[in-house]
Amino acid sequence: MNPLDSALPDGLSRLDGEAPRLVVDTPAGRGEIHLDGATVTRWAPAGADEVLWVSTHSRHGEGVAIRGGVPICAPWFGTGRAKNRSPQHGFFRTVRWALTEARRDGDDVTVVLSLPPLSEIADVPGVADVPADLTATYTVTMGAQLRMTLTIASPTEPLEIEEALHTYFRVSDVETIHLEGLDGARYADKAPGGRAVNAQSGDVTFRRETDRVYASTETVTLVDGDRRVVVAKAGSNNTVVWNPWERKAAEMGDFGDDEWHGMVCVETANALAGRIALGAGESHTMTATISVQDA
Ligand SMILES: O=P(O)(O)OC[C@H]1O[C@@H](O)[C@H](O)[C@@H](O)[C@@H]1O
Repeated sequence: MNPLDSALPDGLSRLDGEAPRLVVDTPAGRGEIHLDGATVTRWAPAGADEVLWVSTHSRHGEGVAIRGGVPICAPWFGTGRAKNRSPQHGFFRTVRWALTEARRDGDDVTVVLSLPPLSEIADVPGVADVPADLTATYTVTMGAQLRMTLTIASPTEPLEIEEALHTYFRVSDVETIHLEGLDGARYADKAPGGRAVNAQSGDVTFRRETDRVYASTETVTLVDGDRRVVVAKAGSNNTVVWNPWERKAAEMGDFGDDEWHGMVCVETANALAGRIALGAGESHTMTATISVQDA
C-alpha cells in the first residue's frame, strides 16, 4: 500500500491494479489520472459532459502510451529537433510516475506526481539520452477547472527540452468545430505535403489531416456548437493542433477507424523552434488551464 493512501483527502481515491489510477470526485468536478505516463484521462466540471477523449482501442498499463486524455510528451516532441530521438514523443508518457502529494482546497483536488529517478528506469529506451539527474514534477488540479503544470529541471548540465501536454478533446464532429485564438499565428505544417512556414488566417477549421505546430502563446478556444472549451497557458511557446483524419487513423493500431470524427488535439507545447534551452541548474514550468463555458 502506498504510504500516502491513508492521507488521501476526501474526493480523491486510488485504484490499484495493472493500470493504477487516481479518481477525483467532488461537487466541483470529477476526473481520473493514470500513474502510467501521469496521464489525465477524464475530467468534467460539475454538470458538464466529459471534456477529454480516449480511444476505445487504447491500451493501458506500464510502458504503453494511452491513446487519449493528456499524455505528456517529453523530453522531446515527435522524434526531436534532429529527428533522431526514440521513442516517439519521449519516455515521460510511458513510465509509471509516483504520487508524492495530494491535497484538497475547497472543492479542488490537487495531486503532485514525480517522474521516477532516472537511475531506477535506466533501461527504458531514451532515458540514457538525457542527463541522469533530470527531474520532472507534474501538478494537476481538478475541480471547476483542470490545471496541469509540468516542471522539468536539469540540475547539473545544460539541456534542450521539448514538451507537450498532448490534450485530446472530445468533440461532436471535427468537421463542424473551430478554434479561435490562432488568427495570424505562424505554423509549421507537418501533414503530408505541408510547408514549413505558413500563417493562419481566421479560425482553424478541419477538412483533412491536420498536424500543425503554431508559434503562439495565446489562449485557444475550441468552439463546438454552444460549448466553448478554453485552453489558457503559461510558459508555452507553441500550440499543436492535430487530427489524423481517415487514412492515418486506420493505420494506428490503438485508434478506431471512425474515431477521428469525435476528437481533436489542442496541445500546450514547447516544440521545434519553440524548444526550451535549460542552463545547468535551471528548470522550466509550463501550465495549461482548461475551462468550459456552456451556453
Ligand atoms: O501516435 P503518437 O506518437 O501518439 O503521435 C500522435 C501525433 O501527435 C501529434 O502531436 C504530432 O504532431 C503528430 O505528428 C503525431 O502523429
